[in-house]
Amino acid sequence: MKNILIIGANGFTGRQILNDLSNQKRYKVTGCSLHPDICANNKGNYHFKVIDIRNKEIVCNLFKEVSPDLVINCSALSVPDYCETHHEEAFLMNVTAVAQLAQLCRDHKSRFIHLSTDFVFDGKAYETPKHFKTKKDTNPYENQAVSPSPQYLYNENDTPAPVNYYGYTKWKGEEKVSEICQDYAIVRVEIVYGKALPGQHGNIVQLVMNRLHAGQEIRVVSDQWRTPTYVGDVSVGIQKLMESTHNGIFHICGDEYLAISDIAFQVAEAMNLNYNLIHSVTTKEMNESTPRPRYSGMSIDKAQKLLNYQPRKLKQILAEW
Ligand SMILES: NC(=O)C1=CN([C@@H]2O[C@H](COP(=O)(O)OP(=O)(O)OC[C@H]3O[C@@H](n4cnc5c(N)ncnc54)[C@H](OP(=O)(O)O)[C@@H]3O)[C@@H](O)[C@H]2O)C=CC1
Ligand SMILES: Cc1cn([C@H]2C[C@H](O)[C@@H](COP(=O)(O)OP(=O)(O)OC3O[C@@H](C)C(=O)[C@@H](O)[C@H]3O)O2)c(=O)[nH]c1=O
Repeated sequence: MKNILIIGANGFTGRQILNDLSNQKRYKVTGCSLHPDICANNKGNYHFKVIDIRNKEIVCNLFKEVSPDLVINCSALSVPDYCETHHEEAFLMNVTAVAQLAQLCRDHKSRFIHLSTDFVFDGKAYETPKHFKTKKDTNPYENQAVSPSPQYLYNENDTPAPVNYYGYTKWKGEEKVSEICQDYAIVRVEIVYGKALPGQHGNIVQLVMNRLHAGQEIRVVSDQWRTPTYVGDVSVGIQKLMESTHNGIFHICGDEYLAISDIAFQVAEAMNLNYNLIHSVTTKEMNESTPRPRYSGMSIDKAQKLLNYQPRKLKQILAEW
C-alpha cells in the first residue's frame, strides 16, 4: 500500500485529491493543512494533521511519522492580490517552505508532486505566435467587447516572466523543486473550477452562477484569456503522474482557450440564466490592483502524449453540474 501525504488538504484542489485518493484501497492517505479538517464530521478514510509547513521541525516530524512514498503539495499562498502586498509572507510560503518540502522528499526518497500556475508567464506570447491552436473569430454575443484571438499556447519549455509577485514566488518555488528533487513533477494548473465546499474559496464559474441566480450583475474581463481547468481533471492528471516516473513540468489544464467573459456566457447559457446581467469589461476598466497576464493559455500536448491526459470541456462539466 502506498503512503500518500497531501499538503493543503483543506484547499479547493487538495480536498478533491484527498477525496479521490482516500476512496482507493491501494493508498494510505494522510492529509494536512493549516487549520482543522473542514470535513471532520463526515469521517473519510484518511488521517488528518494540522500542520504549518513553514515550521521546519514540525514538518520534519511529520515526514518521520508518515514516511510518505509520495507527497502532493497543494498548499500555497494563492491569492495574487494578497501576495502583491505581503512579499515576505508569500516568499516564505511559496518558496522557502517549498524548498524545505523538496529537501525532505529527497531525504525520504518520496516522489514530490508540486502544484504551480500559468501566472509564471507574462501572457504576452501572442506577440510571437509559434503554433496555432484555436480559431475564434466571432463573438456569439452581440455588443460584447472581445480582444484579438489568442494564437499561442505556452509549453513547458517556455521561460517564465511573471507580471505579479504571486507568479514570481511560484516560479522560484518551481526552481527549488527542480534543483533539489530527484523524483518530482511540477503541475501547472490554471483557473481551477468546480463546486467548492463551505470554507473554501470559490472560482469564477461558481461566482457567475451565484450572482446570476441571485439576479445580480457581474463584470467580467473580456481580454484575459485562459485554459480553465476542471478540479476533477487536476486530480486525474495528478493520479497519472503518481503512477509515472517522468520528472519535470507538466501543464495540466483544459484544452479550450477562453476569455473570462466567454466562461461567464457559457455558464449563463448552460444554466439558462440571464446573460444580460453579465457585463464584459476590459482589464483597464476593471481596474484590478494586481497585474495579470493577458494570454496565459497552456498547451497540454506533453501531458496528452506522455500521460494520455484528456481534460473535459466546460460545457460538459456545466451540463453535469
Ligand atoms: N485555484 C486556482 O485557480 C489555481 C491554483 N493554482 C495553484 O494550485 C495549488 C492549489 O490551489 P488551490 O486549491 O486554489 O489552493 P487553496 O488556496 O484552496 O488551498 C491552499 C491550502 O493551503 C493551506 N495552507 C496555507 N498555508 C499553509 C501552511 N502554512 N501550512 C499548511 N497548509 C497551508 C490552506 O489550509 P487551510 O485551509 O487549512 O488554512 C489552504 O487550504 C496552489 O499551489 C496554487 O498556487 C494555480 C493556478 C490556479
Ligand atoms: C472576481 C472576478 C474575477 N474576474 C476575472 C479575473 C481573472 O481573470 C479571473 C479569475 O479571477 P480570480 O480572482 O478567481 O483568480 P485570479 O487571481 O485571476 O487567478 C488565478 O488564481 C491563481 C491562484 C492562479 O494561479 C491563476 O492561475 C488563476 O487561476 O476572473 C472577473 O472578470 N470578474 C470578477 O468579478
